Parts: sequence; structure tokens; C-alpha cells
Amino acid sequence: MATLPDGALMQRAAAGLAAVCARILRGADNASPGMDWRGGGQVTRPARGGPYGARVVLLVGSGDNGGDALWAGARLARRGARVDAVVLRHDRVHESGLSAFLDAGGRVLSDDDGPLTPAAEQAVRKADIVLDGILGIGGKGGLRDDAAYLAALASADAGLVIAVDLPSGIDADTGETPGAHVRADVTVTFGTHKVGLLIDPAAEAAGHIELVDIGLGPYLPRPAVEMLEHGDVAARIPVPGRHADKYRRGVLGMLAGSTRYRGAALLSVGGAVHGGAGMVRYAGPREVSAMVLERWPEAVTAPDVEHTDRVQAWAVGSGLGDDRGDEAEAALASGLPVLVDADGLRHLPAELTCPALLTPHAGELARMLDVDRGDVEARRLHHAREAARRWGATVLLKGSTTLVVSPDGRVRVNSTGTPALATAGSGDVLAGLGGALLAAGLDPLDAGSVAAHIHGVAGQVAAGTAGQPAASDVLDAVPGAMVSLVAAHDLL
Ligand SMILES: NC(=O)C1=CN([C@@H]2O[C@H](COP(=O)(O)OP(=O)(O)OC[C@H]3O[C@@H](n4cnc5c(N)ncnc54)[C@H](OP(=O)(O)O)[C@@H]3O)[C@@H](O)[C@H]2O)[C@@H](O)CC1
Ligand SMILES: Nc1ncnc2c1ncn2[C@@H]1O[C@H](COP(=O)(O)OP(=O)(O)O)[C@@H](O)[C@H]1O
Ligand SMILES: [K+]
Repeated sequence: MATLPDGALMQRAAAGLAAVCARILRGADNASPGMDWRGGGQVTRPARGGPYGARVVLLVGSGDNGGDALWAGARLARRGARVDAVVLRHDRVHESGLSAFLDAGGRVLSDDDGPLTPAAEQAVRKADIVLDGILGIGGKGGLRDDAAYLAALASADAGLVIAVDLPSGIDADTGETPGAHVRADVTVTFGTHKVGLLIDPAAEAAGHIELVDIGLGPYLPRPAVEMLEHGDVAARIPVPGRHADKYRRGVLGMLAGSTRYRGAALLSVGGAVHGGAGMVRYAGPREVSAMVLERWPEAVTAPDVEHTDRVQAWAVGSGLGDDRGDEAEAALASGLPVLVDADGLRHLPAELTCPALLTPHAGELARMLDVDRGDVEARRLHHAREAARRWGATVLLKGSTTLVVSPDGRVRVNSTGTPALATAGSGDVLAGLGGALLAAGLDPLDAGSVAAHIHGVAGQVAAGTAGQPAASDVLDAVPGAMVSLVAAHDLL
């Protein structure tokens, strides 16, 4: 801002915002390059040939977010849209934005007594597009009073809701939703993605995300949160080199499955085999080992951890049950890199001294931290950070948003996946994948985030072919997912 004339950034933001609105009104959005990693959400309504004659309503808060909406509204009005503004506080409105809007033929429906006039409510209900300019990054806490009412009205009754910068009322920096907030179909965000747009529950309120480049790139600090793209993942997948041998590729010890949860052994060993382990050494009861060998003849088995030597990493816990805690503790004390899942998480020492990747779902993390599961789901980043700090380990928190948080503070959000992954055993496949990557020498942050990315792509592929895939379908889709990731980047 210091290097530019006053208002230049807002003009860039408003121009980008108006362009997205115009494109949506033309119905051209299938060609949108925007980001929607959860699959659905292609925005096709309300096509009407362009802005001319469209009904657009602006919800205008008292800060610069409202200014963006007013300047974008002025642009749309000049292109023939019928643009009405509901101004939350007439004593505090972006002044130059308001005069530009009025000059362009926009109308203000609210008055000094408050925003909720009958005309304003009617306009929101009939709008093709509602632009949510109530609050941006300056907002704190959930929406209050009139703003909360308008947000509910727009989210329930109106046409397409387009959030300006972020859905008003979400927490921009954490992904938390501390109170009432807008639920948008599209979010047009400026300069860079906000953390809150990437992490549930706030991410869910953002819908499809479009980034408008306003020239901040060279001035941005290191990101608080990273999101790997396909190419980043492809470049991290270990590809066997000319002098590869099975030991150099990584031998994974696997302490998973039990007579009660036999399937977990098959799925996690499968995840490791397809995750590129040079060898998987399975440690478990005789009858489970027999099943493992029948399904995965390439695995090597032993009765317990003590008799499983020459491994480069351990994956501990998936479907392990509660009676092999001593073995879990022995694997955790080996000093080797270790992935700890499910029942293994009950046996963590006070602090881990080996490179460790913990893979709890929200319920398991809640138990580890002695908090409610609902609180973990409401504050994912906070709790994953807390566990990473407490155990000195990388924490991969599973669920609708998968987060990988390293004890040094780095955070990655996974961009792939589908709710269809919420099926018994799919976490076992993920544990096998992550374990193989640890054994190959990736650090826990890379192993976790690459495994989650591949697992998510496999889930999407499986959902695309099997409809409601079982965990076995996800596992079967892993090799294809790896090929598509690596081949697309010419790394084969
Ligand atoms: N930075 C940049 O480079 C660029 C930034 N740009 C844009 O500026 C936006 C940030 O603008 P901003 O800083 O003016 O704050 P903003 O989000 O409009 O809200 C502040 C107002 O809201 C109020 N308020 C607060 N909490 C509330 C609540 N819970 N419920 C109700 N009201 C609440 C608060 O009032 P107060 O509580 O202080 O009385 C204050 O008046 C950013 O998101 C982007 O859109 C672009 O133009 C491009 C360049
Ligand atoms: N709502 C959701 N959206 C996307 N992915 C999900 C969702 N719920 C669960 N998943 C994913 O599905 C997998 C389930 O793992 P987990 O809970 O350990 O199941 P299990 O123990 O039965 O294998 C994880 O990778 C998780 O991230
Ligand atoms: K907003």
C-alpha cells in the first residue's frame, strides 16, 4: 500500500471481483480456473447472458470490505446491472466507494434507522447475486445483530452468494467460526488465500474459491499454512533410482491388525506395498500373518516386534487392539522414524525422541488432549498445533480437512480427498502409505502430507468408479493415483 497511490489495491480488488461476477452472470463459470478441492461446487447459476439487467445486492459493512463491494457494485451498475446496497451503518461507510456507487446509478435501500428495511429484505430474496461485503480480514468474532440477520437471510433465501475476500464472520486466521457467519457459494479473495478459507469449519462456508491477484506476491511473508499441489507431491514421491535395491528404498516394520481387526493388517500392509516400501515386515499373530501372506506374498512376517529386525521405520497401531502395548512401546523406543495411528496413540510416551508422525482422527486427538471431540472439530488447527507441541511430533489430523502440523510450526493443509473416504479401514491405507514414505527417508511433514495427498486422489478416483468405495477400493486406486501424479510431471 505504501508504494501505491491511495486506493489502488482496492481498485484492483474491485475490478477482479466485478469480473468474476460478470463471468458467473454470463454462465461461463465451467471454465473457471478457481480452486475447489472438494470436488463439487462448480458454479453454473445464475446464467443470464451477462450483467445487463441482473439483480445484484450488496451487503455493505463499515470497513474496507464494504468499500470493495461498493466499487465492484459501481462497475456492475455501469454494465447495466440493477445494483442495490444494504448499508449496515450509514455513519460509517466507505465514502468514496459509496459516491462512486451512487454516481454509477446504484441505489441504497437501507436508511439511518438500520439496514433491515422491507425493501432491503425483498431485494435480498430476489437477487441473482448477493455480494457479501460485511466483514473481511478486519472482522473479529461472529457477526452481530443486524449483520447476523442479513447473513442468515442471504445464506438461506437469496441467489448466488459471493463473499468478498472471505465469508463474513469466519475467523480469517484459523478456520474457526466463532459465531454467526455467511455461507457463500463462491469466495473471491484478494492477494493470497486466507488460512480460514482452507480449514473447516470456515472453509465449508467459503464454497468455491477464486483468487484475484492484486500484486501482493513479492511482498508476502512465508505462508502460515501451505497447500501442496500435484506437482509438489510428484516431486516428493521417491522414485527408485538406477542403483535402487529393496533396502535402500526403505524397509517398513508394521505393527498393526489383530485377531479382532484382521482387515486392518491387510489394508495397512497394502498401503505400504503400494506406497513404495522396498519391503514390508509384518509383526503379528500367526493367523493374521497367514492372511497377510495370502494377500501380500511380497510381505515378510514375524511374530512380534522383537523378532522384526532391519527395518528403517515403523508403522504402529492401526487395528492393533489393546493387548500389545508393550510391543508398541518397544517400536516407539527404537529411535527409528515411526508413524503412530489409532490404538498406538494410547501408548505414546510423555515426549517422543524419534522423528514421529501421529495420525489421529478428531476423536483420537480429543482423547489425547482430554478435550471434547466437538472442540477439536471446531478448532482443528489449534488442537493439532497443541499436540505437535506437547509430543514434539508431527501431527496429521484426519477428517473433512486433513492438517499436517510439524513441531517446528509448519502447517500443511491437504487439498485432495472426498467425504467418501469416511469409511472403515481407509485410515489404515493412509497409515501404510505414510509408513512407506517415512521408511523411504521422507521427514514426517513430507511423509504425512504426501501420503494424505495420494490417499485423497485415490479416494477421488475410487469414488468416481465405485460410487461409494470401500477402503479396499481406495487401496486398489493408489497405484493409478501415483502413476497419474508422477506421469503428469514427467518424473517416470
Ligand atoms: N489489506 C489490503 O491490502 C487490502 C484490503 N482490502 C479489503 O479490506 C478488507 C479489510 O478491511 P478493514 O481492515 O477495513 O476491515 P473489515 O474487514 O472491512 O471490517 C472492519 C469493520 O467491521 C467492524 N466489525 C468488526 N467485527 C465485527 C463483527 N463481528 N460484526 C460486525 N462488525 C464488525 C469493525 O467495526 P468495529 O468493531 O471496529 O466498530 C470495522 O468497522 C479486506 O478484507 C479486503 O476486503 C482490499 O481492498 C484490497 C487491499
Ligand atoms: N468428511 C470427510 N471428508 C474427507 N475425508 C474424510 C472425511 N472423514 C474422514 N475422512 C478421511 O477418511 C480417512 C478415515 O480414517 P480413519 O478415521 O482413521 O478411519 P479408519 O480407522 O476406519 O481407517 C482419513 O483419511 C480421513 O481424513
Ligand atoms: K466478506
